[in-house]
Amino acid sequence: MESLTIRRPDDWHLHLRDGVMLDVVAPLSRHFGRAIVMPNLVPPVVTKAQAEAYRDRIRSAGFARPLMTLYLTETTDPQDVVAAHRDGVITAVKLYPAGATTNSASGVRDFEAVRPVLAAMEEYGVPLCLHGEVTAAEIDIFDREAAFLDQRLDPLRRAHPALKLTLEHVTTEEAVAYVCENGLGATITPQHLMSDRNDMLAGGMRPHFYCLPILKRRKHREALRRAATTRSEFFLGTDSAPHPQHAKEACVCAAGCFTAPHALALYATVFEEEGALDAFEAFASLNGPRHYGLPPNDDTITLVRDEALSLPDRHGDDPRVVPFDPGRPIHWHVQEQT
Ligand SMILES: NC(=O)N[C@@H](CC(=O)O)C(=O)O
Ligand SMILES: [Zn+2]
Ligand SMILES: [Zn+2]
Repeated sequence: MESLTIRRPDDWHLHLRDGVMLDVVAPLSRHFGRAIVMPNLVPPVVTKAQAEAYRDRIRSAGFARPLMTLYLTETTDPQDVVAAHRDGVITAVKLYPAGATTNSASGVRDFEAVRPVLAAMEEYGVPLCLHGEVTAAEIDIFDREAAFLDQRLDPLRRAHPALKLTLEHVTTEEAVAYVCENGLGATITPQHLMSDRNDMLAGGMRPHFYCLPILKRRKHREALRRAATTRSEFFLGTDSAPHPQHAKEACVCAAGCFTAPHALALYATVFEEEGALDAFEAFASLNGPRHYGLPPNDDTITLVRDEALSLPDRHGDDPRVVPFDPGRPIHWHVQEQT
């Protein structure tokens, strides 16, 4: 197949940041229709008013259709969440276990403390997005997602059976099985489909492969590929997470892979490798809207197969951001509209 025309995709998990970084990265998600924008700014987006103001800054920076989220804290006001959803300001609420990832210090330590908010969200149909990792120091970093399923997610689902859940950036065969067995929705990133922990650690440590949840061993990558190409519970969420070059190439490297500009090419390469290009539209453009109860986009994009692309080695100058490059040939690009 030399070209592939599909409904315009959406990105169901995106970090656009704020300030000068927002100005650099917002236009680079232009191939996506809508995007669920993560609220882990410093300070985080916790109120309806903050989400409205951030939405307006995103639009001014060049991304037209952000779907906003609120960052759940132990002092979040249930009324404010319900009002933000009722008035169309937010699409979902994001739960970060405190300490689990970038800018999660204001997240949830005591899950009992957020029960009233979760109960209100359950009653009013407000979706919850989860960073699914436990944070206990004694749990090995490669086991933190699987431990979250038993220790956190199961009790949460028992307490709030009608709450609509998205398990973000799934990375393990355990998470894939859990999502399928329990009918959740889940996003999968390009880096977790393309790479495993050897790519990050063997023959030298590569900071641009470091994100959370951390890349796992090869068998998990294979389980994610099967899920993305065959199951309607899974959909595109880049988790594109830009950090300045100096914060990635540092003794303590910031977690996050920046993929927004060429994410569709990375995903298309994976689907081609799996012989599943006919399933790409469902993953990229249909499963996500269905999960969130939204219509798919009306317009289309065309991906073209080409000679191997050379990905740019950086975007912006101040801040400068180095994109995630899987280190192997990428043969697809999005045809620019004229
Ligand atoms: N994925 C990451 O490694 N980093 C994300 C946070 C997140 O999505 O967990 C970030 O905001 O940088
Ligand atoms: Zn996360
Ligand atoms: Zn993220």
